[in-house]
Parts: sequence; C-alpha cells; structure tokens
Amino acid sequence: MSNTTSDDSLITTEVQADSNDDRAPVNEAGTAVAARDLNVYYGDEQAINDVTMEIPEKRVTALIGPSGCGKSTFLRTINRMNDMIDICRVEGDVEFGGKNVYDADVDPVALRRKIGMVFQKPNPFPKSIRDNVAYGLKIQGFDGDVDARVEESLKGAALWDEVKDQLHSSGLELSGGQQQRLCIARAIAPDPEVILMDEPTSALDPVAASKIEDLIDDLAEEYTVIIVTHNMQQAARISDRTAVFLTGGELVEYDDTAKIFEDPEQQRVEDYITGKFG
Ligand SMILES: Nc1ncnc2c1ncn2[C@@H]1O[C@H](COP(=O)(O)OP(=O)(O)OP(=O)(O)O)[C@@H](O)[C@H]1O
Repeated sequence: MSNTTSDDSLITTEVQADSNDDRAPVNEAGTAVAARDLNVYYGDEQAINDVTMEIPEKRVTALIGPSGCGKSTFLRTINRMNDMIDICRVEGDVEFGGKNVYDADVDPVALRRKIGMVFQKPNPFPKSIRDNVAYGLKIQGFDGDVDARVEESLKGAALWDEVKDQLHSSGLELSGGQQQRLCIARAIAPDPEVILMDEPTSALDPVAASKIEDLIDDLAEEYTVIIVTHNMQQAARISDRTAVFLTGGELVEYDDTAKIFEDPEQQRVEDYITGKFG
C-alpha cells in the first residue's frame, strides 16, 4: 500500500487500500459469520446498536472506529467471550455454522474452538512452547498426533523455524512478537474456522507487527480473520472488508476496504478516516 500525505499532512491521513489482488472478489466468498439485529448492553449502557452484517469466509474483515465505539464488544460477542461479563446482555442473533451461537444448546467452549481469539497483549501460558500449542488439543480430547499438529500450527503461525530446536523452553522466554505468533499457533491448533484478533499488533514493535500483518494475509487462505485495529493504515493494508463503527455502537458503513478508504459513502466516515475526529 502507499501512504500518501497532503499539504495538511499533520491533520490528514490519506490511506490507500491494498487491493489484495491475489484473492477472488469478496462477493464470491460465502458468509462465515452474520450478525442480525444485534444489540449488546452493559447494564443500562448500550455498546452495540442494532448491527446487521455478514462477514465473508476466508477473508480479512477489519473493524475500525474511535475508542469506546464497541469494536471489541462486537468481536467478543461472536465467540461469546462476553458471557464472562455478568452485566453484559446480548439481543439478536450471531449466526455461525447455520446456528445462532446464542441458542441454548450451543456449548461456548466448543464454539471457541471453532472461533479462536488472539488478544492485544501476547498471553502465552507459563508452559513450554510445545505445551502452549498442545493445550487446547488436550482439552478437546484430540486423539491424533499431537506433535505433528504442534509442528503444523507453529508453521502456520510462521514461528516453527525460530523455535523448532527449543520446543521445551518456556513460551515466556520468547520475544513479544514471537509470543504473539505462539498465541496464534495456539489459536489455530484446534483447527478453527474463524480467528478473532483484538488489536494483535498494538503492543509490538514495527518489525514484529509487520510479520504479524504478513501472517494475517496468509491465515486468510485458510481461515476467516476478523480484526479490530486502531491503525487505519493497517486496516487498509491487510483487510478485504472494513466495518466502521462510530460512537454508540452504530455500524455506520461496511464495504470493501478500498471503497471505505478511497470513496466512503458517508461524510462521518470520511471525517473519521481523514483524522478529523476520533
Ligand atoms: N466489561 C465492561 N463493563 C462495562 N462496560 C463496558 C465493558 N466493556 C466495555 N464497556 C463499555 O462498552 C462501550 C464499548 O466498549 P468497547 O471496549 O467495546 O469499545 P472499543 O471500540 O473496542 O474501544 P477501544 O478502541 O478503546 O478498545 C464503552 O462505552 C465501554 O465503556
């Protein structure tokens, strides 16, 4: 992508989207996850306001918007991480695999194996590199070749070459960027369909962040990736679709990333993208 600056570059960030030419047009992809009339509340406060959107499979979808607009809430609603927050209440549907994930017969633990998550701060367990990746397999009673799956997952997370001779060292001894890739390996080991990422590079240095961005592009060959980012250049570089949330948890515009960054329909979106607020 190119990041152009204009005369008033101190206040204007123009971002040109990468076309991600190597993937088929997004409208040829099926739907991985669909939110329908989704409202989310924390007590009396509404964090997501009547959101309906279809997220394409095996593509990268970015969620952007100013602080507090509900991006993380929306992300956590998809794999029911909000279940852990007592005051959180969800109305409406999140469809995945032909079901509403909020149906009474959905097991949230099984759901989270299918919809894995990577957080802002790398959070490996205080265990060996191998055991970090094998952890979820053990819980799910995986009866295949664990070491082969660990290797495959570490390769999938572009970490294998760096750690293959130290699989029994602690995951905490790795650099921040390596720890984040270890967390990605842990998320892909149970063979999910969707990976949710909540600002996965914001705690990393630029080189480590760039490696994760490259990895996200590769992951979308096999998985649906939904990423929250504050970094608009990052959204433009790596995503196929971009959803813009604004204050009050409203989904204001959702379209192909190039359209959002180059020719948004709404003035509010243009103002946000060009740095006029947020
Ligand atoms: N656990 C919680 N308990 C109560 N309110 C919450 C909780 N988590 C989020 N909120 C509120 O819900 C709204 C949306 O928050 P959320 O974290 O989803 O926004 P965000 O867009 O991801 O913000 P940021 O970019 O700052 O991470 C905010 O008003 C926030 O204060």
